[in-house]
Amino acid sequence: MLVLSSPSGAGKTTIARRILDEDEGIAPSISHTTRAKRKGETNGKDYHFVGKDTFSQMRDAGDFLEWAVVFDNYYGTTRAPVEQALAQGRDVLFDVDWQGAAALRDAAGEDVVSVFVLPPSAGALEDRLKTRAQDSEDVVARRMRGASNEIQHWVEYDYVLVNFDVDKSVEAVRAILAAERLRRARFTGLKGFVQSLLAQL
Ligand SMILES: Nc1nc2c(ncn2[C@@H]2O[C@H](COP(=O)(O)OP(=O)(O)O)[C@@H](O)[C@H]2O)c(=O)[nH]1
Ligand SMILES: Nc1ncnc2c1ncn2[C@@H]1O[C@H](COP(=O)(O)OP(=O)(O)O)[C@@H](O)[C@H]1O
Repeated sequence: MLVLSSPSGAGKTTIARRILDEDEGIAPSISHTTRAKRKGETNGKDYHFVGKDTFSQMRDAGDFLEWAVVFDNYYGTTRAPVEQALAQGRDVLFDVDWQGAAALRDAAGEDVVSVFVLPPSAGALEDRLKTRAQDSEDVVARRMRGASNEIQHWVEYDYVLVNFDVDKSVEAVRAILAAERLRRARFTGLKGFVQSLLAQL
């Protein structure tokens, strides 16, 4: 379970899309949200866009592995698709805030690898929010005000990267994935393999 978090606008969605496009071994966790769809976003691909009533019903039915309020909207990770992907042996990528990352760590412990993405500077963050051109001035200002709260949680993450250059950031996340996939503890079939190797010697 690979978790990416950052203040809004730092670039985690851009990095996540690239990783997902290039690596069949990892599936996205597509969150449900009550926020309005942005231009260029597809319902069911970027998010499942739902109303507050639907979100509340799903929450009360226990459909969410975790959920949180971010910038006055509800966001939640549904349990079933994540469990299905993991059961198929695929990794799962989560784009969630610090609250979601904490909840996933509580639920899955060592199975969670978390990466915090920092912007190079406050100015760059604001420029990125503005050039994304998806949010009103008010929304950009609200997201800038929320950035320090999100950044304060960087110490809770396993890895931290400063997103200067998208290609380099994608490469860094790929390296993290590659190394984490080689962790001995994650190789469930390895014991049998080593035993048969030893038997050949
Ligand atoms: N806890 C939680 N946070 C989420 C979820 N989905 C998205 N978020 C976070 O909500 C915040 C706002 O997301 P969004 O409105 O897409 O804005 P963006 O981060 O600027 O792209 C980001 O920090 C996301 O990582 C979720 O299912 N659970
Ligand atoms: N390294 C980078 N350099 C310049 N612009 C970037 C970089 N990474 C992302 N961006 C741009 O910044 C904006 C915000 O990126 P996005 O991935 O939507 O951020 P987040 O998901 O963290 O809110 C987008 O317009 C994106 O193209």
